[in-house]
Amino acid sequence: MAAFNTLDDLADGQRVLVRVDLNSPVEDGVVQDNHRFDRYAETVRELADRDNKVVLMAHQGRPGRDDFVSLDQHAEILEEYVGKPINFVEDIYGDDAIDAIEALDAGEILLLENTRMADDELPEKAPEEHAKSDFVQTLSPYFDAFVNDAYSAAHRAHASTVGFALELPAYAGRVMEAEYEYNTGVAERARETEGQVTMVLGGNKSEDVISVVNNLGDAIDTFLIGGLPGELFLRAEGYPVGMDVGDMDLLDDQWEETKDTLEDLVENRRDEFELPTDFAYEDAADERAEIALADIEEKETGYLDIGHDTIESYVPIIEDSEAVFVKGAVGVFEDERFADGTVELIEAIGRTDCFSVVGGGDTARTLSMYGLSEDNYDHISIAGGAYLNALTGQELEAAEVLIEQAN
Ligand SMILES: Nc1ncnc2c1ncn2[C@@H]1O[C@H](COP(=O)(O)OP(=O)(O)O)[C@@H](O)[C@H]1O
Ligand SMILES: O=C(OP(=O)(O)O)[C@H](O)COP(=O)(O)O
Repeated sequence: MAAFNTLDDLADGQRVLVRVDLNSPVEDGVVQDNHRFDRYAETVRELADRDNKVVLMAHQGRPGRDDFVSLDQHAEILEEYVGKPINFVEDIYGDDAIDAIEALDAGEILLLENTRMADDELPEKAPEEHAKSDFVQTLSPYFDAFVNDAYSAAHRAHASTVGFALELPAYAGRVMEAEYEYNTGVAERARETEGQVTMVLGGNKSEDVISVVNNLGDAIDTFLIGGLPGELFLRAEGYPVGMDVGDMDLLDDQWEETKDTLEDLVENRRDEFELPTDFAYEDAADERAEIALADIEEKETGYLDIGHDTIESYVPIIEDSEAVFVKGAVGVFEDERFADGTVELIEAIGRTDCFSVVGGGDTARTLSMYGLSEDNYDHISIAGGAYLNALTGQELEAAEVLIEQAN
C-alpha cells in the first residue's frame, strides 16, 4: 500500500501538471538518451491515454554548467518513448506557456522549458515557501491536479518538486511509486545482511558520496570509490591528484566544499574504503593510457577512469560480497575508452549471486550501453542522489510532501 496517492486515485480527463526528471548527460551540447526517458514515458503515456491534458515540467543541468540547456531536445527523445507527439514551449510560466497550456486537447502532451531557468525554482526552501512563489501561484490555477513522478529529483526541495503539491491535489507517478517503495527498503536490507556488504561509489558529485559514507558506515563494510570522488579522497591523503587541469571545472570547487570532511574521513575511517591505485587518461594519440598513483608527481591531465590495477583489486571484494550497491560510474563510461572500470565492476556484480542494486541516473545507462542484462541485478534505479538519500535514511522532500498531502 503506497504511502501517498497514486495514479490509481486520479480521475481521468483532467488537466494535469506533471513533474518528471529528464536530467541527462550533455556532450558537446547534445542531450544523451538514457534510462530516464523510457521509465518516465510510462507515466506520461498512461496519463495521455486516460484523456488528460498533460503538461510536463523537468529540469536539465545546473546554471553555469555545460549541461544547463533548453529542453527542446528532451521533447524529441521523450516523444520516441511515449509514442505520441510532445509539444514543446520555450517558456515556463509566462504568456507563451499559458497559451500553450490552454490550447491543449484531451490526450495531448506539452513540455515546458527547463524549470531551472526560472529564478523561483532553485533555492532549497520549505514547501510552504515555494508554494507562495510566482512560479507556483501563476501555474497552479490552470490545473486540476499535480503528479510528481520525479523520484530521481525528490531529494531537491525546489519549487517544481515541493511547491505545487500544496496548491493542487497531489499524486505520485509510476516511477515515484515504484522507486520510493523499493529503495526505502534497501537500507534495511543492507543492515540485515550477515555477509560482506560492499558499495561502489563514483560519479561527479562528491557531496553525494560523502553523504552516503557518513550515513551508511554501519551498514556497508567496504566502499569501493572511483570517479571524481576517488581523486578527491586521494587529494585528502596528500596525493597530487584531485585538482582541475586545463579547462576542467569540476574538482577544485568540490575540493573547497568538501576538503575538511574528506580529510577527516581518511584520517579516522580509512579502513572502511578502498581508493584507486591507478588511473586511465587520454594520451597524445587519443588512446587510453594508464598511470600508477605512485608514479604521479604532478597531475598533468584529466583522469577519466580507474586503472586495471584498481579494477583487479576491487573485483575480488565484490566477488566476496553478499550484497553490493552501486551509485555513480567510476569513470567516464560514456566514452568507450574509459568505460572499463564501470563495466568490469558491474559485470563482476552480475556474475555473483549477491543482492545487487545499481543506482544512478547516468550510471544505470551503463547496462544498456554495454549490453549488460538487467536480469543479473535485483534493482536498477534511475536515481542517484535520491537513491542515496533513500539508502541513508535521509528525507526525500518531494516524496514527503506527497505523503503529507495524502494523510
Ligand atoms: N573520472 C571522472 N571524470 C569526469 N567525470 C566522471 C568521472 N567518473 C565518472 N564521471 C561522470 O560521472 C557521471 C555520473 O555522475 P553522477 O551524476 O554523480 O552519477 P549518477 O547520475 O549516476 O548518480 C557520468 O556521466 C560520468 O561521465
Ligand atoms: O540527476 C540528478 O541527480 P543524480 O545525478 O544524483 O541522479 C537529478 O536530476 C538531480 O539533479 P541535480 O543533482 O542537478 O539537482
